[in-house]
Amino acid sequence: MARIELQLAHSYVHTVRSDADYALLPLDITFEDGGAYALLGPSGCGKTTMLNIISGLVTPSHGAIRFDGVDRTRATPQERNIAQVFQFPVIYDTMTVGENLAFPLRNRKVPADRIRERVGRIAEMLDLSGQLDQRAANLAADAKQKISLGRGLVRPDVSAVLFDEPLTVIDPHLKWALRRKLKQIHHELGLTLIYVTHDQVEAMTFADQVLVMARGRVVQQGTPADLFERPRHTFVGHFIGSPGMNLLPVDVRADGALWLGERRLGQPEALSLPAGPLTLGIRPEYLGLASGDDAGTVPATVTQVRHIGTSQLLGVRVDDREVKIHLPADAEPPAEGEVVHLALVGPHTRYYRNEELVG
Ligand SMILES: Nc1ncnc2c1ncn2[C@@H]1O[C@H](COP(=O)(O)OP(=O)(O)OP(=O)(O)O)[C@@H](O)[C@H]1O
Repeated sequence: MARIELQLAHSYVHTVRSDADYALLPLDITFEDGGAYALLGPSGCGKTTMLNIISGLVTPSHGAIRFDGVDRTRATPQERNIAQVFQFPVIYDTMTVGENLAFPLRNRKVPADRIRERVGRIAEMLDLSGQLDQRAANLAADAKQKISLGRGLVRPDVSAVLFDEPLTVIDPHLKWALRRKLKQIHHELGLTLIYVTHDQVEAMTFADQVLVMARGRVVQQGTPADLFERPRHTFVGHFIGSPGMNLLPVDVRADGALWLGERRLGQPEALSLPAGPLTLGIRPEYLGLASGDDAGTVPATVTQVRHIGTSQLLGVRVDDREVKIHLPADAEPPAEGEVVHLALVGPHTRYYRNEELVG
């Protein structure tokens, strides 16, 4: 396994005229040996480009990639010793499940007893032990993809295992079980795993560190809890969460107080910023209903009440903006059309200037 450092940028066009020509803007990232990472972001943000640069399928147009401090920018995928799992199964239909799992080890001339032991262990982890002698051709798509996962994980000596949306073909129920299983496998095998997905639940369940990407940039790297509690960019606040963070335009006025339009919200202690416009961010989970008598609360009209299993999701309008609130499942919800009051300023409220976290 290896510590992988990326100090690079990548453009697919020869003449770079603006930032828009970069698939990856200049970045400096380290994947530590043995870590579980997710690259998370919407379509086109550069996830696959980064993965292909790590594997060696794409050579970065600028900068370098190092494995354990050694420049490997021009090394082939084989020389980098990377295992990859793709969106769709890559297996041999003519072989049995066991032979498929053993293939990457046989290729490397690993002794037969070591192969048996490792294949047995991986098969057990992925619940494939009962199917080892079965021909792969007759299996369903998700069983085949489990074999692909197993082939990716079977070699203990790889620099890293890269996953590109590996659960796409897996049915939703099994998907839930498999992403938990992958996390457990990571802890047991200690491999460096880098996992590309546009699905935040997948990223947050699997990874210790999530890199949130947007438009060729890593906007934040952190633990799932960091990304939820302290999004460093409004994009992360909005992208992570279901629904995402509520974002409202506010102003710090000359008196140091925070205003939403003509409503004074108060003077948050933690915030000492020069006057000017800000974006206030608060997650639906942290926004409760307040009494209209409390200073700094704002009135809002309830537009929607939805029961979503473990909680209720309220849609309310504050002036012309839609705001979401999670209420406990057993709370008495207000009626649609009712006017409620919100305390927007609290310990979980975050503040952004030019989209970057400032408090
Ligand atoms: N081979 C290529 N040639 C030219 N442009 C490319 C190529 N591959 C990707 N791009 C462009 O680079 C940008 C990043 O694409 P990339 O596939 O890395 O994003 P992604 O986040 O993986 O998206 P998706 O989830 O849709 O696969 C996009 O604007 C894409 O159009």
